[in-house]
Amino acid sequence: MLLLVSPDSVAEALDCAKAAEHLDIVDVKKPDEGSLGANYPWVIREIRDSVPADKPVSATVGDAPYKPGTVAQAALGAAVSGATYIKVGLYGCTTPDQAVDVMRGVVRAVKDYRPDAFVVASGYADAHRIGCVNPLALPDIARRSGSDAAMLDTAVKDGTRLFDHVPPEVCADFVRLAHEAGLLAALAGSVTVGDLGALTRIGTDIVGVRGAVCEGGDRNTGSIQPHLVAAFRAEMDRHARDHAAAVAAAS
Ligand SMILES: O=C[C@H](O)COP(=O)(O)O
Repeated sequence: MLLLVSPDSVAEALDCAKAAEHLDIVDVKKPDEGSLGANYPWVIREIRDSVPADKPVSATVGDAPYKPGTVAQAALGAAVSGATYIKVGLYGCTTPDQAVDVMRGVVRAVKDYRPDAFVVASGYADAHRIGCVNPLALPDIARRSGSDAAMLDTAVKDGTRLFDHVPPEVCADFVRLAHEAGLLAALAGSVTVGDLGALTRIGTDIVGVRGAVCEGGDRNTGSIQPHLVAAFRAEMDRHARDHAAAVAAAS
């Protein structure tokens, strides 16, 4: 499982760089603009220049409206600024067809510019609270649009977590559907170390965190701490080892 960590500034990205050996993807965000809030192009560029070259930089394009042209242009802006993972929150899409429209535009805009870029279609585990597409529709939306991964995060950061809205067995269906479609499955949403056992068992490809690696576990008032990134990674590795041993023992 890959670890994606979301700094909100160049200063926090530098702290991520101190823990670079423990993480896989640096995901630029602006949490005060929403769960998948988009940051400025110059912040993405500066973060790209601040973290080791072998660490991919991801950028969120925002909790996007159903405006395919607007979102495609924003996605290209993130790619031009140096992000190679482009994440779109399908906040304003109420049907799978709308979400496919948005993601097709993003895939074309980004991959015409940079064919090896990685496009992530993100929905929300708490979709029922905001009226957007159902979480389990995401893998098919990603497949139909030519995206590379399907993701879930939470839209409302009020202390509730991924598994409060989409229990582990339904997340397992999400991962299975993504894999059947040839996609990676990414899961986030106030994930804690206590969730890592289940996330590992169901075959999650990428886990995204911010709060869990911030001081005091607080994604808003705390800032990312390199030692918490290292500790989170150590738990991921422990669960990966335990899971591999359990699979081997069962076979
Ligand atoms: O993409 C991952 C998000 O930044 C998750 O943030 P969170 O762990 O604070 O919910």
